[in-house]
Amino acid sequence: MSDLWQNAMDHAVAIARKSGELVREALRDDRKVMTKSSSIDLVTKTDQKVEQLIIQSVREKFPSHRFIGEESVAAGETCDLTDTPTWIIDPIDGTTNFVHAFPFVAVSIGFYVNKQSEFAVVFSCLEDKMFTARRGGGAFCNGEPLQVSDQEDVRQSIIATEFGSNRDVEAVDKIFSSLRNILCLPVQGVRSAGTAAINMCLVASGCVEAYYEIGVHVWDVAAASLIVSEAGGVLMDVDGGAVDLMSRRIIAANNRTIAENLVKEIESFSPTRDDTPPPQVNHY
Ligand SMILES: O=P([O-])([O-])O[C@@H]1[C@H](O)[C@H](O)[C@@H](O)[C@H](O)[C@H]1O
Ligand SMILES: [Mg+2]
Ligand SMILES: [Mg+2]
Repeated sequence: MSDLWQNAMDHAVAIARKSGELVREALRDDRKVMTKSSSIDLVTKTDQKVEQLIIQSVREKFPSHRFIGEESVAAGETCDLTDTPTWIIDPIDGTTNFVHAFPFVAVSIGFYVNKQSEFAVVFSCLEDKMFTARRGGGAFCNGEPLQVSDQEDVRQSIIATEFGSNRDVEAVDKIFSSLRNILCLPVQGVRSAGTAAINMCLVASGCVEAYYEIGVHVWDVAAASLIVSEAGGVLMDVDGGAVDLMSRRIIAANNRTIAENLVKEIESFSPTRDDTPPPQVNHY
């Protein structure tokens, strides 16, 4: 039987590759930086250009599809996931890395229908690694199948996490307290690639056992979630419940045992959800 979404997935791979070329060129010539919610929440013209490139090209081919894009939401678009086919785009995951030429930067494209992930593309464009997954069809890197690590012992694991862009002291204290608990289990190592999508692809590749973060956004994790689950991994909320992509909290792990070990050590908190409507402005 032919795959209903094959065309769309082929387009996602092609446009992610083209976007990656744009990112690589910009890395050489143009990394002028602007800020969004705070002085450490960075955006560049390249983030905006890449998002426009992806949305325009998809719109031409699939005019009825919808979008959730990081830079469109920053510009005031809503962040609602409906049953309509929806492309969830992070044009540059790892903007801070991009600005500093720290060599991990990804273009992330998730595709959801009836709120279910159908396919995913994460292009780690400086490593030239194209991660893909199709629901029920497995996960791949440059065409090679991916499989999570089979490690069951958290003490023999590497855990990835990030510090995000929240510098609120209470949140930072909780982030450090969780990190301290996990380091002292002890685990064999803690790593940060500087991009949520690549951290999750490292889980899918079996290089790290798990990744967790509080403060991510839906566009950071929408694609890589399918790549992790199709590589045999699990997704969990930091409190141990089912993951909710709009909640800005995630554990992506090789198996439930490792994920549940992390749940015990993480001091959870709840950032403002991605699907919270912006405050109403009254024009009297
Ligand atoms: O802003 P951006 O570079 O697309 O995405 C960020 C990166 O994935 C970072 O590693 C993570 O810690 C943040 O939570 C994300 O928002
Ligand atoms: Mg991101
Ligand atoms: Mg981004």
